[in-house]
Amino acid sequence: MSLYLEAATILESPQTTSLKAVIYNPSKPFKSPQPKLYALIVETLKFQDILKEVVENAGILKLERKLTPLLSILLTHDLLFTKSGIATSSGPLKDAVLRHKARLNAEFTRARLRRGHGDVKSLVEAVNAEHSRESEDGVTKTPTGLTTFNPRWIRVNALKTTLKESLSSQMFSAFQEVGGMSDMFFSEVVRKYYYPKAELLPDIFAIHPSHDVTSNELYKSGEIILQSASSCLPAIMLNPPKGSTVVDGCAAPGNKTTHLAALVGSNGKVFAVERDRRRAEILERMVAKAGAEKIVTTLKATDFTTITEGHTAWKASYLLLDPSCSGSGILQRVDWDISKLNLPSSNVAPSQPSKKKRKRDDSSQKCSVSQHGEQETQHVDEEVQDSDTSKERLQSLSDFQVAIILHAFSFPNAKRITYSTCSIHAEENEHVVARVLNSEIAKERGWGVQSREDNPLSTWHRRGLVGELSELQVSPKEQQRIADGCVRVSRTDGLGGGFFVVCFTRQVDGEDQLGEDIGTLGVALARGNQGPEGSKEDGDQEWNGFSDEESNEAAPTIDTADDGPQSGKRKRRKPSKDQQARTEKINKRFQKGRKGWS
Ligand SMILES: C[S@@+](CC[C@H](N)C(=O)[O-])C[C@H]1O[C@@H](n2cnc3c(N)ncnc32)[C@H](O)[C@@H]1O
Repeated sequence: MSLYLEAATILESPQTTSLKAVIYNPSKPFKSPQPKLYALIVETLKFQDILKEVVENAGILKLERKLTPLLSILLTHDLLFTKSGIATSSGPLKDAVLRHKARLNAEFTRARLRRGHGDVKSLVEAVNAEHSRESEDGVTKTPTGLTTFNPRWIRVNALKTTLKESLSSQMFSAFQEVGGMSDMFFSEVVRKYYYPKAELLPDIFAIHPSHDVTSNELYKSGEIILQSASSCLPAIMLNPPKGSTVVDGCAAPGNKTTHLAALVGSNGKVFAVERDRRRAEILERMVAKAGAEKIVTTLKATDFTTITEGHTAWKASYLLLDPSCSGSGILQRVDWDISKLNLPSSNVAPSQPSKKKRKRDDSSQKCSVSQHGEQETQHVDEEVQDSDTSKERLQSLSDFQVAIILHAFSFPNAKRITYSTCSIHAEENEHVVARVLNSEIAKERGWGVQSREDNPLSTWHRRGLVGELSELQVSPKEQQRIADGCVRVSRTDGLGGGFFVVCFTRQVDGEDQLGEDIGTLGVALARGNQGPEGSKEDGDQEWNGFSDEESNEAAPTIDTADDGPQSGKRKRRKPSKDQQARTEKINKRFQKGRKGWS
């Protein structure tokens, strides 16, 4: 029985390094054969959703007091998915499961059929396909035989230290620079850092994923932040000048917020807006850890679309929008964080699976970052709603994302706005860009996409998909310019996951405003607004990177006619008839599709 008990012990221990590193740690040997232990944990994690459902519906936890939720799924995994069944000759735990073998099998058949799989082979193939994205050692073979690498990315927090200092610290001083990602993975000595295109990713470097960083002082003190390179792209692309004011419209857990804080520096200001109160608390902890409290003001439990005239954030010049998305670009490492495990509840009565209850469990599982403060930064990109990428859901997400951008377009002093997702779906990326550019407000205010050559990410090779911009009401040449302005990162690019980012700028008389160059419209808008950043923005630009529980909240409304909660006396310009009609249409869609969006 030690196999299951040892697997449970590993899963219950804090996740500070890779699963392989724990199991193969020579200083802490396990009784069970390591490959067996590893396979049991990985396979159980893979099938956790269906195992939870089977165990709950069979109601065995109510009947067998010796079984814990964790042991129940480990044992049930072997009973249902391995030829030899539970790997032990006898024992009270094995008996506790075998007593309900018939019931477990019946519930398994039901759960499988509910998922549309006629036989176990088809179910296993589907689950394997879903999880084949990445192996734990960071080297992935794609179905076409391409080898890709997924290192651990680290952003040096410029508010506390420098890249040079970090690399000469005790943790990294033994590391050597390597010229290519493959050197790091195939070298016999993995204790090397990889320092990629510095001109693209300043203050960011990658190391082999087997290194445990979370127990290191640099990490604990917030000097370095675990953040994928792709997640660092929006702040780099936005490129807010030192001393400027930025709004991070969808901020928690806050890696992009602290990255922005590092860029604007101590004379700058970042308003971090987060609608979900619990996630906002994580955000606050991240901000404190990064030493950015004086720069960042957290707007807790605040809907970005309620920030209107009269609110101090309304005067911001730069906005970073990273709203909820399908998360389809996220790489799945073997994540064995117990708090994220979909464990069965012991209170569920046999054969009466409550849909409502299951839904609640799902959302708490995907919001589990708060339970491990030290792990929060690792999960920054993992604000995944669920794996549902049906047309209806993508449409609903897209509507929400469009509404967020359209609201940002109405900020009177806004010069640049980045929009990003960790999704690989065009519905959430290029289609959103086309929709917002087709909008009245974009036309009225001269919003367009920043050209590739004007962008700090111009050297990145993978750009937007022009074929997905066909809805955009502009010439094919302009569609191509806009596609080139967008940045895409594929899951196989080694930057830590699939990603999309675009920068919107104001265009007046056909010219990009690029922030500092205020044209006719810019001047008109700037009149009467001596924003807090004022002339400081002209300074140099030197460099110093789960499902929410939103389904329980009220749907966001956009373009609210009334001022926001902290509004002053001034009233906002009355929206045009067209704007009102558009808003009503989008709000209706929200109400209709709200089940689906995050
Ligand atoms: C993808 S996550 C943001 C990740 C974050 N940018 C980072 O890098 O750490 C999206 C966040 O937006 C929040 N959100 C969704 N709709 C919002 C709204 N209307 N106003 C403010 N926050 C919102 C969600 O609660 C979620 O925390």
